[in-house]
Amino acid sequence: MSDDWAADAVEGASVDGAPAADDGDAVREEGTVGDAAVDHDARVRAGELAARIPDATVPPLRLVDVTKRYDGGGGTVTALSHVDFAVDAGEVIAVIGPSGSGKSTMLNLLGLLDDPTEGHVELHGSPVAGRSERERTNVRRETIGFVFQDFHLIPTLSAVENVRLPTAFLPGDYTDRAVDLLERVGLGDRLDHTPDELSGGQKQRVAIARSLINEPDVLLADEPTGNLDRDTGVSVLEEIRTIAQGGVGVVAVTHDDLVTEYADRTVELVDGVIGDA
Ligand SMILES: Nc1ncnc2c1ncn2[C@@H]1O[C@H](COP(=O)(O)OP(=O)(O)OP(=O)(O)O)[C@@H](O)[C@H]1O
Repeated sequence: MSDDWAADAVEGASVDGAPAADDGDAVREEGTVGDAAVDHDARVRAGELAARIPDATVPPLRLVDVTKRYDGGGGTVTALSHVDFAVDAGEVIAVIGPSGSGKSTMLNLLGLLDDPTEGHVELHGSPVAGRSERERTNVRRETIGFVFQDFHLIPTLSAVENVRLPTAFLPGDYTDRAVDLLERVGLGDRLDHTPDELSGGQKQRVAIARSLINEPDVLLADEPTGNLDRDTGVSVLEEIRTIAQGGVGVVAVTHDDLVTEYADRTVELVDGVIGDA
């Protein structure tokens, strides 16, 4: 799983991934004559704007009665069974469960990297099914940030270069934003350090800053403290809490009790069935 995730996190976003900033201009140019045209123009733009602003009462990411089965040489495995799950803006959810219980499968579905066999994944209340691979990739880049146990930083790039990497093919220069994010996670004095010049906790902070470069609504974290000692884990989790306070929903798959201490709620998967822990 991590390879897919890593590819997505560090791959530059395509130009198609840029926000549709020009749509309003196109509409404005059409309605240039008379008050009626101007009113129409304003109404169209207001409607478009409303359509782009997420409804705060709708969870940014949701699994609705999701079942996932894998068919392989060894027969059919039901990895998830009738899972209902939603992450709200600003909450931190820990997902725990024994090995093989379906945690990675669930993260793959939440990350739009795989499709359920039954049920559906909703993004801001709209089903993801039926969208083209390109739409899905774009929407993933605009909506979801990924953080991994082993950081997945590019060793030859500095902290700033790693953080702005997902924007490589977007118009504009994201260096200032990358610097701001690194300052936010306490690395303002490590901007030009490469990963091997950083501690484990600092690397994870760079990875967290990178996950935020596209202003995601949801952060998906796979064992975010897995490679960190307890004190470093605490500081990374405090950072994650601060990010959630800014309105980002966080889902962290973990075996670490520390993560559950920092979570607003913990859910447990057992044999693909979800329940409160
Ligand atoms: N591609 C696949 N093909 C067939 N079976 C799979 C596939 N991926 C996962 N499984 C099976 O689905 C079940 C859930 O796997 P999953 O990787 O989601 O568990 P997990 O809770 O993340 O485990 P771990 O904590 O060990 O990483 C397991 O029984 C696993 O063997």
